[in-house]
Amino acid sequence: MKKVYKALTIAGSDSGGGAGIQADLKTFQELKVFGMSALTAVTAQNTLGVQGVYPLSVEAVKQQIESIGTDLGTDAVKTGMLFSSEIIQAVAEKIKQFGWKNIVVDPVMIAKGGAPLLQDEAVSALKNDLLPLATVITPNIPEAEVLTEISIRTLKDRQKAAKRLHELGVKYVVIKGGHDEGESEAVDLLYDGEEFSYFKSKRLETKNTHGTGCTFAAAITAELAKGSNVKEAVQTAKDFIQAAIENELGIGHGHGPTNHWAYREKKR
Ligand SMILES: Nc1ncnc2c1ncn2[C@@H]1O[C@H](COP(=O)(O)OP(=O)(O)OP(=O)(O)O)[C@@H](O)[C@H]1O
Ligand SMILES: Cc1ncc(COP(=O)(O)O)c(N)n1
Repeated sequence: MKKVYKALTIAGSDSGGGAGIQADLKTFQELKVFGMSALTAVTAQNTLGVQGVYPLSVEAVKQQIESIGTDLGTDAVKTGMLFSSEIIQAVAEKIKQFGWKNIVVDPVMIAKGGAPLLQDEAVSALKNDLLPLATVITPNIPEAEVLTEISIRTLKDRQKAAKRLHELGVKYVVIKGGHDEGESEAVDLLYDGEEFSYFKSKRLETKNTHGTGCTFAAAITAELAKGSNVKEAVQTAKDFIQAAIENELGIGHGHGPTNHWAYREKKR
């Protein structure tokens, strides 16, 4: 029988379908990986913002992961919105219990409109409990600043922050450049503990970038599940997100979602 590659996302639900669990599962599907999910929180959300956040109990999060670990197993895991230090600790414990590899941590902190998706006091649990298990971390510039306490203005600052995150136990650090506004290119930096690589694309002028971070990290996760190395996975993710932003859907009245099927259509 043909090998089926599997990926698990541990994240929050975005009712608007552009970010969170919904973005992750759509991306896994587009990249031909069987997607599974463990919900950490339900958000009432649309392109205009976040109207409500309802975290699940730690027990509910643990049990979902347990259900997957004791039956299906997975080739890769992505974490997104984790909300609290209790949930982070439970997720770290389960990842260790099942000995899972290919762990991609997207350290989601704040939604585009400013709503907090991670409690302030959970940052230390993220650093101490989850980062040492991470194969890849994918912060945007503001998230990298919070995690490293380094103010990032220049490329040198970004390199310094990447080194600091590597010291916290992450094998591969990707600091995304979506927030580096004013530049003509969107440049993502990868640090593997020895050297830096850069993944560049034309910066697209649009307000429809809701869920770009989730989608990008989910694409890395899917590619790792299929056996790609990290550099190949980041390149595919970069191509995937570029196509998804370029072919925006134009739905909703605010920051619209990206187009998850654009990459497949482009490849056809
Ligand atoms: N305007 C853009 N044009 C091209 N690529 C972009 C643009 N904005 C973001 N990207 C790319 O999208 C991916 C996600 O980057 P970004 O820094 O926006 O993440 P994020 O802040 O976590 O996402 P979000 O803004 O959805 O919270 C990266 O690969 C980045 O280079
Ligand atoms: C449930 C949930 N998870 C994550 C994000 C951030 O999404 P992104 O950084 O990709 O816009 C979000 N808005 N909602």
